[in-house]
Amino acid sequence: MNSNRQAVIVAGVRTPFAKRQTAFKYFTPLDLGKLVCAELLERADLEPKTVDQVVFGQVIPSLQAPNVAREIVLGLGMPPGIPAYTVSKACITSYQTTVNVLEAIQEGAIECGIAGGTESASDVPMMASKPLQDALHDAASAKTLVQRLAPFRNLSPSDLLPRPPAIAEPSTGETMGEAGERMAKENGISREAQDEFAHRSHQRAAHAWREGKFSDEVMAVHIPPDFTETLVEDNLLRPESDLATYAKLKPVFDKKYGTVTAGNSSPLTDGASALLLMNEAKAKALGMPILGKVRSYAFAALDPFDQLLLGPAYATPIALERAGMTLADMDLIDMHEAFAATVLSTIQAFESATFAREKLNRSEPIGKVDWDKLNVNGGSIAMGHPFAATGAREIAQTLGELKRRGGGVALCTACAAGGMGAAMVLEVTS
Ligand SMILES: CC(=O)SCCNC(=O)CCNC(=O)[C@H](O)C(C)(C)COP(=O)(O)OP(=O)(O)OC[C@H]1O[C@@H](n2cnc3c(N)ncnc32)[C@H](O)[C@@H]1OP(=O)(O)O
Repeated sequence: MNSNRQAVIVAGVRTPFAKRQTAFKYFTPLDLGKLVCAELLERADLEPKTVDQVVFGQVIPSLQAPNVAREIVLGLGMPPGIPAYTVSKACITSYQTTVNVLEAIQEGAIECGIAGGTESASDVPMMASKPLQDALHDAASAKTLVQRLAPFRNLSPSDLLPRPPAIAEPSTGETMGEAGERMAKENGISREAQDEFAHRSHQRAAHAWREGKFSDEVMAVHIPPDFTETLVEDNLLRPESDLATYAKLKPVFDKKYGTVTAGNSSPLTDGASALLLMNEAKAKALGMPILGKVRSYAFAALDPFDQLLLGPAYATPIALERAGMTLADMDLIDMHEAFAATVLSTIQAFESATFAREKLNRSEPIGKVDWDKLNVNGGSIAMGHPFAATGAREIAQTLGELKRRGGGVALCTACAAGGMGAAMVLEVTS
């Protein structure tokens, strides 16, 4: 491809990821998005005017800043002429923001763009009940104090309670945790296997942190309200837990017969991540380091009444085919860990001839997963999962690991609400 149209990733950074209601509880998603984009520009030593577009994502919408991407541009004092828009595609949001910037570069519409995602599980808009909403509307248009108070007279105490948004499918009513639980049961994924996988995720992430592998990718963040303390690492890691501790945790989503626990689920998390993309010619002209490129990508979706979080098993074969490669060609596989049960179910589907035949209309399974290549530095169970930020986290982390290994190709993949999945084949040349 012409180097004026070939998109390359030149920088990637994320905040540490924090358990909800801890270090980042006073930050809005916009605050986190601004922090990460400011750091990205500083690390790349890039004048903001070089950026032609910002595409950012957020899954739980903010009522104060629904187009968080544009507010990041304005809030950082970047040139106001930079257009920016916000994407919401559940847990694959920042796969989509990355692809949007990449496609704009490949189209020749832009030369340089920022992609990423920001999320706060601590700053979730609380909704009012419909009777309370109606009363507030009526009161707002009333002329006298008596008329203003009248609409509230018939409200019951339960009408006054805030309604937090559920992490549930609007189409089926099922929560993500219930879907993970259903997949564990349908695929025969044992509690022990889930706990072992979660333990592995924590061990690997803790090891990667100890080895300093994330120091290039993760920024330090001063913690409000007094900013005297700084978060430099994800605060969700539990390397000290042994399997006996996992075994004691109670199932959360099916309390009687379930196997999905707080230990083998990704936790509710605050954080943000961002990538800087350019066309190759511009990156070279500016002397930017080229971290890698996206060789192919695919999005796919299935019926939410089916195995909701199995999207990677539908998206991956398409991305591999578009890359002209097989699963065996991958040097690394990074799979988003919504729940241990969803990763183990997806691996089962990758390796199943029946799944390939019945669901993908393929004669061969997607391929056998080499466990030595899978989530080598841990994943969302240990690091956390700020929904919109996870994709860019996976991409930057995988590019970093490929670089440390002297180059290669890797599959990044994630499931998402709505029955969707994303897959991307990344390439790093030595
Ligand atoms: C496409 C997708 O990604 S879909 C997925 C989207 N994400 C989700 O749906 C979020 C799923 N996760 C959740 O909803 C929540 O994390 C839950 C409900 C599972 C757990 O929430 P909480 O109860 O707040 O978790 P919390 O961190 O307090 O853990 C509960 C208990 O388990 C313990 N625990 C959790 N993890 C571990 C661990 N690894 N080792 C040992 N103990 C642990 C905690 O110490 C705590 O114990 P305590 O009650 O004695 O204090």
